[in-house]
Amino acid sequence: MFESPRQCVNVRGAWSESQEELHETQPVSPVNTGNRGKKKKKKKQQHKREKRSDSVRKMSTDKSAAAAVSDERKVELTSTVINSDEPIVRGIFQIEKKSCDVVLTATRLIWTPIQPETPTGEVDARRREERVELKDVFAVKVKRRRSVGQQTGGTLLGLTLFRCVRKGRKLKDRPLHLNNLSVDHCEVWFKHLKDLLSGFKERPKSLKVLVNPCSHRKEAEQVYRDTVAPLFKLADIRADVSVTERKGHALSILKECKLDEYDGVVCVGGDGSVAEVAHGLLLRAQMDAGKDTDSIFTPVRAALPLGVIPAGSTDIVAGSVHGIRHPVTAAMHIIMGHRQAVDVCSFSAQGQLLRFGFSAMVGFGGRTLALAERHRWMPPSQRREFAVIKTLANLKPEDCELSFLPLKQNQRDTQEQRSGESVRDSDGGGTDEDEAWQTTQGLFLNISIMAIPCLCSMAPRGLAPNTRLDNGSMALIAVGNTSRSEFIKHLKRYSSLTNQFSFSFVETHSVRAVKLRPRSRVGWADDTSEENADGDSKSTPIISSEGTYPWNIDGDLLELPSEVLVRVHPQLVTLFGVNVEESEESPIKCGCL
Ligand SMILES: Nc1ncnc2c1ncn2[C@@H]1O[C@H](COP(=O)(O)OP(=O)(O)OP(=O)(O)O)[C@@H](O)[C@H]1O
Repeated sequence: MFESPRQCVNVRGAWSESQEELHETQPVSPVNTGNRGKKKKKKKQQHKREKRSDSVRKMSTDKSAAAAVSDERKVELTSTVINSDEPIVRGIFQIEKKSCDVVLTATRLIWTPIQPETPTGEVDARRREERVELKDVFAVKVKRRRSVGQQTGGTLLGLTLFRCVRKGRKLKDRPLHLNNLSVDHCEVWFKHLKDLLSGFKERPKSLKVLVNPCSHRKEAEQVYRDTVAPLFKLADIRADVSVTERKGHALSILKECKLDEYDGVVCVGGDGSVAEVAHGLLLRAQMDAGKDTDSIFTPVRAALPLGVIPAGSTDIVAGSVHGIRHPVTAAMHIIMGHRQAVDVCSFSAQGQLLRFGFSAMVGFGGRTLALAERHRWMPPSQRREFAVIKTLANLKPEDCELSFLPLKQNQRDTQEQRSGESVRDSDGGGTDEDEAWQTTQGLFLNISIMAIPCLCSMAPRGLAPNTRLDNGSMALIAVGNTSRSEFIKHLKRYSSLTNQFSFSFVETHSVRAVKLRPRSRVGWADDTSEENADGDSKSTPIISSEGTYPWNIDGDLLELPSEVLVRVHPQLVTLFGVNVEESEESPIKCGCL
């Protein structure tokens, strides 16, 4: 009962066929030609030389023809196997200490414990069939017993399948041991399982991995080495790892490396690193497509999917595509080839592309980051709390002109216009798009523009719960001028389930594009500086001689002058992950609020 006779024939046939294929592709051995006799060979040498070029051409044609035929045969064989749910191979393995009758089909592994016959011939009703779907299996390995320190060899114990199992939002690897001491038996099963697993074409085989050693608590390298690399190795994924040496290093690597050698790019770090890698992938795609980024252009999609291993402090991108901040889950999404198309924003000024990104904040969000960056010497969490408290203490609105292009059919959640602000149509252009622009002028405490929901522990429903990863829109959240206490109330709502937007001073829109133009000629200054600390916090724009404003783009500080145009580009990148509605992480309130 090791293999059913019919299947056994098939299996042996397939095994020997694959051996033949190997021989077919072997080069002709010089030893074999020598056996034909040296004299005869000499006479023929001249003739051979003349014919060499012809025969080389013919050989290569024959080889490619043979390869094509063999490929066709492979496809035929594979499709015969994949189209049927017939048993491919059947045999006995010990699974969880029980001898089982195991059947492998093209889609699953099914096993039933073997029961000894009872004297009365009764069948045990508890005899249950169990199964594993191959779409949940990511690796098969030979299992051996080895003594301490032994690197190779060892006694064969059987095979181990590695499954990807889901527990809530978490994905984990779980082994299933199939014990059988027969080398022949295991070899046949191993080959079939390998063949079937290689049919999952969406699973990556080769990855470029970029690790930011400075993310958050400087744990990214350790997270990759201890948690992710062993899983990639198990899944037979080749990983070409680069540890970044400075800001912008990932970008230059992506500009130069041969992307066609990889099936995906993986970033180990926080949101700033992810944004840099996504920007790099997109910039590379535009370069390869010959796009002029010094003009307003329609970008092409990134060539490779991006995997995100969270190792930062907020990990908004990982939270949005995994629903949880968990490196093993992130690695499993990559290994299983789960893909999710994601919208991306482009930020440009004076017609020039500044960068691609997922989210941006101006006002409170920008100032807090700018302040935190100026206190890099502090530990990360302390720095963040300090910056939030200090920016709240010196809360100041920005005087801006905010224009936006609403989503055509789907404009929602627009609240009543804030009193004292004018709303008018844009004066430029004359095309349909230009006519649809809406413009607001006034004082804003914060403006957020987000192409993804931005799920994180501080906002389990997301900083922008009204947008989706791939719906081709951005959430524009404009927080008007109000008292400090009302603003804090609004911020606190992010960590609760109450609607954080149900305030008269907050308006939200689903938009395709946003233009933001500071109305003050002067820019901003460090809130900790003496001259700004004394100002009227409700109405006086803060002063800087440089005329720039701090933008928080995916956790990265960009000090941008003049008008900035933000456009959404539907599904411009593919991330390894899924579409999640809400983060599973328990809400964390910011300690300083
Ligand atoms: N070797 C390096 N030294 C200094 N900075 C680096 C290095 N490698 C990358 N960076 C930059 O560090 C910045 C911040 O990194 P990252 O976002 O990963 O960490 P974080 O700020 O701690 O996390 P989060 O954004 O989730 O809060 C990124 O913009 C990235 O470009």
